[in-house]
Formats: sequence, structure tokens, C-alpha cells
Amino acid sequence: MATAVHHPPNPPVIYNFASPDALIDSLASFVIKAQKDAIDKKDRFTVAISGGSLPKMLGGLVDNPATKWDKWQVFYADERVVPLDHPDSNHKLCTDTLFSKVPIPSGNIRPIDVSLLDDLEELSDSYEKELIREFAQKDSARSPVFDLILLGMGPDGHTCSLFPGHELLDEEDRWVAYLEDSPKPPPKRITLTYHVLNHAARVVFVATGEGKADILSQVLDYPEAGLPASRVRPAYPGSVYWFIDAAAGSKLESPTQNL
Ligand SMILES: O=C(O)[C@H](O)[C@@H](O)[C@H](O)[C@H](O)COP(=O)(O)O
Repeated sequence: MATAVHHPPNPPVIYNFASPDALIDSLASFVIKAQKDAIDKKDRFTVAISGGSLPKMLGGLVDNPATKWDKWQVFYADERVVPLDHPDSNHKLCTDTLFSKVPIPSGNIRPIDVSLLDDLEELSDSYEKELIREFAQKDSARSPVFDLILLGMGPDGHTCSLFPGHELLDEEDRWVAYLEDSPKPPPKRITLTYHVLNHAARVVFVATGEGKADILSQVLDYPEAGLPASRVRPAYPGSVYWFIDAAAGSKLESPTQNL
């Protein structure tokens, strides 16, 4: 009987750009390539997207004829527990910044169920069920394999709503979890867990600006410190990519590549 070979995760690939504008163009090309791979294989493209500065870095997809929006199935990597038209909502941010500018069918975007805002456990369960419908039922998979997860990183090394020292860093069973004590406001959020992040085919982090330089070095040069963003290491053959600009990369010791 053949023995299963345990392959270690692929090392992070770090793409360094002279400016945010150059990054935006290359990121769009990367996303289009991932989209093509996914559609060729299964005629749909599953994407998770975070808030913060990330959505505006996807501007290269607007008016881009290669984007097949009707094939996208979009989930939120994390969401603040607020109404969808609230200024803190990641759905509102992504809609205002990106989705309102492109022909994506509204049914292809999965916001949280706002009838459950008062019950975080029910809310995160219902979002997990959305993922189960998308992945377990369509792909007959035991774990969700997103084609692409697009993430930012906060100044403390958090990603999604996974914060340093928080008990959710050890959540191994849930696909979606909730927290009521986020150190970044607002306090109530739901988030994808590492179970989901580390089963993805591709995770892309985007980090730009001098303000990210110190933490980027800690996350990438000293992964053993275990900051939340360092723990995103998709299982083989998945990969994690970092799209950074020169300012964010100014303190980095790890080797970077041009794209
Ligand atoms: O809901 C959120 O707060 C975000 O999803 C969060 O995880 C964000 O991506 C990081 O905090 C980075 O934010 P910036 O890109 O704005 O630095």
C-alpha cells in the first residue's frame, strides 16, 4: 500500500513593486489568471475578500474585459456585525469601492444575514452554512477550497479578524467564528478561520506603505513568532503570495521577486 507523503506548505512568494499603481496592475493580472484556472476546472471562481485598504487595490479589475464576473462567487473573509449600509460594513466598503462598478450579479455576493445581528453564534453558523452549500455540496469536499482569498494585514499583524493572542487563533473545527472583543473597532465581527485560509488554493496578501514596514518584517522574516498573518500557510499544493510596495518592504530581510 502506498504511504501518503506529507508535503510541507509552499514557502511564501513575495512580489515587490516600485509603487502601489504597478502593484494594482499586476494584482489584476494575477487575479485574472487564477480566475481562468478556476473556470477551466469547474466553471466558477470562489473568492473571499477582506476589508480595509484591500478592495481599492482591486481597481485593475474595473473595466477589465477579461473579468468574468458572472462566474465569481464572493464571500467576505471577515465582516463587522453591523447593518449592510453601516459605514463600518465590509460589504458596504466592497460594494462602494468595487462591486457597484462592475457587472457582478448581486446573488453572487454573500453578505451576512442581517436578521441575525443580535445573535453572533447564529450569525456565524449561518455564514458557515453558506460556505458548506458552496463547497461541501458543489465540490463534495470536506473542507472549503477557495480559489482565491484576498487579505490585508493590520499594524499588529492581524489578518481577517484573527488578532494576536486571541483564542480564535486556535480554532480548528469551525469554518467561520465570531468574536465580541476585537481590539480594532467595531468589537463584534465574524471571521473565516485558519481551517479555511489554510485549505485555499491561493491566498494573496496586499501590504503597502511605510506604516506596514516593521510588521511586514516581523511577519515574514520571523514567522516562528506566530503572528496571525504568519500563520497563513495553505496546505500543499496551495500557496501564499504577498504583493507589497517598496515602502512596505523597506525593512524586509526575506528575498523578494519582481513580477
Ligand atoms: O474588517 C477588517 O478590519 C479587515 O478585514 C481587516 O482584517 C483588514 O484587512 C486589516 O485590518 C488591514 O487593514 P488595512 O488594509 O486598512 O491596513
